[in-house]
Amino acid sequence: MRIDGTWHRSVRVDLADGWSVRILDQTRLPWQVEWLRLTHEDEVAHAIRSMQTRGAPLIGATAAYGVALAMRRDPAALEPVCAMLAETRPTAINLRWAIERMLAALRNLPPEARAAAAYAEAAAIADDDAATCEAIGRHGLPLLQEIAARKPGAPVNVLTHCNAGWLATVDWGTALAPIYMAHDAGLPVHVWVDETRPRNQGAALTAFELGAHGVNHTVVADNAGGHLMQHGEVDIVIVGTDRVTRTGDVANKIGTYLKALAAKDNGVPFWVALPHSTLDMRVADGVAEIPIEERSQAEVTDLTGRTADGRIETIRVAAAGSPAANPAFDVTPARLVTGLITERGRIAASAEAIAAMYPEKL
Ligand SMILES: CSC[C@@H](O)[C@@H](O)C(=O)COP(=O)(O)O
Repeated sequence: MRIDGTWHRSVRVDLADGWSVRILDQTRLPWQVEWLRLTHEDEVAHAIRSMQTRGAPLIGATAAYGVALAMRRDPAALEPVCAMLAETRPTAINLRWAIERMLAALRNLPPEARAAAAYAEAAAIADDDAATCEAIGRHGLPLLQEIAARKPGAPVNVLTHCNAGWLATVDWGTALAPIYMAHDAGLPVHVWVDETRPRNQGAALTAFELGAHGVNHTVVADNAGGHLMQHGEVDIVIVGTDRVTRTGDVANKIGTYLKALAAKDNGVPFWVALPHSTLDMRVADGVAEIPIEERSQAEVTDLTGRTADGRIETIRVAAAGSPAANPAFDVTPARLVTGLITERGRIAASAEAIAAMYPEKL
């Protein structure tokens, strides 16, 4: 990812001390670029719960480094630390995938060998995610090139929901990776960025990173997507995901389902980008089986922003005393998904296509 011309990863070991973990504090964006230093697994757990770090693949990689921090201090605590970190957020399966990978790598090692092995495995998970997302970008790029070829000189209009860019992964992003590659290849891409209430990951994070990369974009209210599609202003929808079932159902940020319905009604292709770590082959029916995180009412009733004189303030927008509900994700059934963009190629959102592409996961 590029910030002010310098390439960064969203999680990394501190270069100065060689063991603590650096993450970008996403609760400070887009107002401040602030790198946090994490030294204890409890700080990692807090960072995940409070969404200082967020996005399915990045949660997994950060939790892996949380295990490494714990192993440095107390290698006998492997199982309880992994159980604690796995509980920090329920919907993104990447968290559990990363923790299971850490357990498999460390469980049979003697305690004195666990710290070094944990850092090596966490680094391997991070490297895997960066390479995977880059490959997702390469496999998604032709979709945008085909649209560009049909309307020479005109912008390719992509709509995205939430943030599935480099801020949500170790590097590149999932849904945004093809967009970055198209932009870098000189295609005239324009992105409609859903603001993504209640946490505004679109307005705050996707807009921030597209802007940092120089990609043309426009922030729209969450409810604008259907109207834009009816008027031919959206060529393609590309979103990320927190969990894909073995049948191709897709969990993603609340509001994704409504975008898929509007896309279906308007004949707009609806693509979902995912790394292998987001596949949950244990689940068949996404609506019935994927746990949906319920977050605090305050995220709905209140808004945080920067005042004209530079202060970050939170204000209440809902009527005093009105309760709120805050389901953070929804599930888009496979029948509404045009296809999946994976690091191995593009496939249909179906049990057969997923099984054929990932036979080792069966
Ligand atoms: C590549 S990230 C895909 C998803 O994790 C992303 O779209 C999303 O829903 C993130 O939710 P968040 O609650 O901000 O962690």
